Amino acid sequence: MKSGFVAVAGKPNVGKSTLINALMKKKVVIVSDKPQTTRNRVNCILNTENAQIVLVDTPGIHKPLHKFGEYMVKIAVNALKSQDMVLFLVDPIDQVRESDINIAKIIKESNIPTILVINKIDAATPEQVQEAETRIKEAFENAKNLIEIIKISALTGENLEVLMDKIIENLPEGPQYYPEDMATDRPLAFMISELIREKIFHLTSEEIPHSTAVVVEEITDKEDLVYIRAEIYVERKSQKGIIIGQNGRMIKKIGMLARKDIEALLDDKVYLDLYVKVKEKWRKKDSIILNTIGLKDDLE
Ligand SMILES: Nc1nc2c(ncn2[C@@H]2O[C@H](COP(=O)(O)OP(=O)(O)OP(=O)(O)O)[C@@H](O)[C@H]2O)c(=O)[nH]1
Repeated sequence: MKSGFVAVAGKPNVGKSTLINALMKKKVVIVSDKPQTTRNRVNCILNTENAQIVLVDTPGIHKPLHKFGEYMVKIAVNALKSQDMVLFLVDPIDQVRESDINIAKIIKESNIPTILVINKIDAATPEQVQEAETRIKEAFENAKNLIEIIKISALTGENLEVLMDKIIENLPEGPQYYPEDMATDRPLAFMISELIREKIFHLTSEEIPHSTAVVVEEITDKEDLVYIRAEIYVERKSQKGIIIGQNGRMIKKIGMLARKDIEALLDDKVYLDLYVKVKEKWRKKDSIILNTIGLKDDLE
């Protein structure tokens, strides 16, 4: 039996969540075209015949803009420490930039076995892929922990099997850390709040997505459905108006789309009750961050 914790690292929007969902063959982490969607660490558990791969989704590493940014950086750096392997993703369309080089430095120093993954080859030109490969090789010059460079498309699935084989080949011998039927290490309430948050990301713009937190307050199994009550926190009254929308249209849409995904997750009918609340500057208040979206574990 081979097993281990594999960190999926890379700057915002390179396709970390898409890759994890593709490897898991189902949607377990949220994906959006807006950077920094991934705010919370989720371990996804992938079982094969002779291996258990625990994929750790790391939030994008970036410059701290305000206090919340610092948390994300801490989590990202922390997340690397106890891993058995790193998948470091780069995006050849956006090219290898200073932010990639900074992450590369952390990974190189960590000395954890690393597979460099050039993603989005379905959409990049061969020249872009070549350019990305040259630059990232430079960043890893003389690195002792570089296993291989693999070019993939997380979106179309191209080369994912090659990547999987390489991961398993380089994992240490180890125990089965989680039971086979567990797909993530997060409680149900968390998975549900993430699905709601994803819809807010898809449907709103500018500062709204990053000013929002979702907390599931109640999950009750009723006779013919599951009743779920969740609160959406925003920072300002004006944001509350946007989330609710004209005649409640936006909140209805968020609720409808989230309900469909939650029903698929639970394999049951769901009644989703959503409330929007203003909590001024929730991002800057440690206690609210820690208590509501469960970052506490990640910081310890
Ligand atoms: N064309 C193409 N697009 C991709 C591929 N992988 C991811 N994307 C797109 O890139 C965008 C970002 O994908 P995510 O998986 O959310 O990226 P992430 O790295 O998890 O982003 P953060 O949460 O910001 O750290 C989405 O619009 C994806 O559909 C790929 O292989 N090809």
